[in-house]
Amino acid sequence: MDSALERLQTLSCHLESNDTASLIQSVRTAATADWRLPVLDADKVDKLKEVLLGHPKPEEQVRETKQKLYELMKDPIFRPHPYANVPEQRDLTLKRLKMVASLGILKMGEVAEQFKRFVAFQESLVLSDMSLAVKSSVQWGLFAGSIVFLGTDKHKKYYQDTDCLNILGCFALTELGHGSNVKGVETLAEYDHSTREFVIHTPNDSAQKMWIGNAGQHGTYATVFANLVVKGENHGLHPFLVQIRDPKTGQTLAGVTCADCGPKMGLNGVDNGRIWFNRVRIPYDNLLNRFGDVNKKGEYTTMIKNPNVRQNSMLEALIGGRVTVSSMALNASKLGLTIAVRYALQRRQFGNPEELLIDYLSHQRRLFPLIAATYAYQISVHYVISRFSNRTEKDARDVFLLACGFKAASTWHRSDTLQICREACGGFGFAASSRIGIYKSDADVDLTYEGDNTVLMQAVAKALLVEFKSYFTGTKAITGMLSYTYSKGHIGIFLRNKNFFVKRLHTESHLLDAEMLLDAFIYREFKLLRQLVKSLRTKVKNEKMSGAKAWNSCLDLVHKLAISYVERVTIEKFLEEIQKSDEGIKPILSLLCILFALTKIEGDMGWFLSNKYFAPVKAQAIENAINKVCGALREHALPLVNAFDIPEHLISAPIAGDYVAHFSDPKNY
Ligand SMILES: Cc1cc2nc3c(=O)[nH]c(=O)nc-3n(C[C@H](O)[C@H](O)[C@H](O)COP(=O)(O)OP(=O)(O)OC[C@H]3O[C@@H](n4cnc5c(N)ncnc54)[C@H](O)[C@@H]3O)c2cc1C
Repeated sequence: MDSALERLQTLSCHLESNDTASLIQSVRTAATADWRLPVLDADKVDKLKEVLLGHPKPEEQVRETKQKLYELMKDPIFRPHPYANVPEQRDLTLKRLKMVASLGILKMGEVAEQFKRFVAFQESLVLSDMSLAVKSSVQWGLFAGSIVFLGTDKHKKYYQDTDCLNILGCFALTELGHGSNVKGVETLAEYDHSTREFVIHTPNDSAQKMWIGNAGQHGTYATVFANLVVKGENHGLHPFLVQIRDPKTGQTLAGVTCADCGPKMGLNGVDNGRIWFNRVRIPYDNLLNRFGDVNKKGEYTTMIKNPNVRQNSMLEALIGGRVTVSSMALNASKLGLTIAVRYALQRRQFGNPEELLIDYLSHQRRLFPLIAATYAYQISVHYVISRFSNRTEKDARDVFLLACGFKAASTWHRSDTLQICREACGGFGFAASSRIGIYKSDADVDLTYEGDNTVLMQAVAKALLVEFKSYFTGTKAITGMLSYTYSKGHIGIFLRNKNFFVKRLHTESHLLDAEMLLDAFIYREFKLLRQLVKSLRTKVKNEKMSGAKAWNSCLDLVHKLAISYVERVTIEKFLEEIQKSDEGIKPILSLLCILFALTKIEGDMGWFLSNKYFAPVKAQAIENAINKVCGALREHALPLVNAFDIPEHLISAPIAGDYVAHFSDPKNY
């Protein structure tokens, strides 16, 4: 058979989701003999797709939103343009955004009630281009979201113009001097009762708004966070709607100065900019007054007296942005993995006959844990989405904690995944046409915006400490994150006998039992929690450190604890998902869950060994078990990424198809 034909045949059977049987006939490593699962047929792939779509099954509207966008993105304007310079990328992104808006499928008035649909909308745009997705999330997530969640009925008049892009909005919180520490924001909004106006002012250069999406070029309005001063008293941060440009001329309005943030390491389709305000007067109604207002007598009024609590409530109302970023990051990971796995299933190097890349253990070790983690985090993020969608005042803190934790975990996972996928594709991983490298630099800012990950981890640990304390002081019933572990009696057992867990992982079969592995995560989390409490207490009481200093000197523990919390919740949610899933896919989901748990344990083996949770011999057994699970997953790699359900026209990388045929045309790149 002519070699091109042979290649095509091999490739087509790899890429056909309905026909994975021939794939299994290819190479199968001996190590997998005892761990083999039946082939994942099309029906099982469909069931995996359902798992990745979340529970309850998304309503028709959510599916429709995706389908409409996928259809729209067949238009040639959505094809990658790797030669475009920065101004061209910005123009292209705006044109694409206008086409998306013209579909009229997203109404900002529905963002609150139909959060799942908004997430699906954003996830779908990611598959086309990160700049498009981010510009859209600035418009409908940050700007529109600030009006919906921080404004009141009188602000509904902005909805229609925002939906059809007559208004292009910015969300202006960060300043040159302060990013993570939003309490340090210095912009002022002084109330002038004589004219019933607010005067927005940048008191010094460190108070210039910085990194603001849409502010560099296209934005006409901004939600500006400024300190509200009424009768000389500063009431802290409040959001104000400020027009910054004339939509017809594109010129900035009197008193407003905008500048560009310049080219970035990625995401150059988004015009990030800086803004200064020179005593800009805005009408009374432009205060987004859900959390604080000024009454007719010119006095400040609020339902939340404590300024810290008020500011936190305001920012927590916008927490949906973090949840959306998590989902977007997972879609970027899915795209990278789909491309890398398809390439590994056709690229051969070394041997006689040459081996497929996918058959190298090192390749399996690099890619398969990432596939497992993508499933794991997707299941958890669906849990966060549903908690967010149904949140009440009572569980707002729990939802905040979940949103912060999973935003950090999903974006760190995205970053690792794209880096490893890029390396797994060798030189082609570096080609713009392969898309992975472009996503790597375009998406990288998700580690920083919507809350810097390292700083978010501190918020998670603080919330865990509060929960821990309330449990022991009896001021709070066990709820939220502790409920599962409590209901299993783990806390109580742990406190009575800290050796309870240690003796459990003796036999190799236990290493294949995800429930057993969960114990290791519970043990680590509570040990770290107790260690942190003890350490803080010692530093404050015995060493007379200030609270802040003691906290800073424990940041290694803080970080570890927050990660442990996220990983424990992830395994719990995965196990719950397996319990309710169809019998046919339980074994494959269990393998993925085990691989996730084992690789996380392996990554932190130093801690488990030094805390004597595992004997050294067990560490070796865990490495062997990971190799075996990877071997067992080899024949399922393609169906597992097929279940990510990315439409063919949005995968679009030559290396995800017959790249030799593609590169046989000198015009192609
Ligand atoms: C492309 C892009 C788009 C953006 N879009 C917007 C937008 O539309 N609107 C908007 O308002 N903002 C936007 N931002 C700003 C973004 O939200 C901030 O960059 C982010 O909040 C971090 O703030 P910072 O840059 O000042 O970093 P810093 O807060 O100065 O942090 C720098 C480093 O110090 C560490 N650090 C900070 N504090 C602590 C601490 N207490 N303990 C330990 N470590 C700490 C951080 O982990 C980080 O590694 C955007 C940023 C970028 C790059």
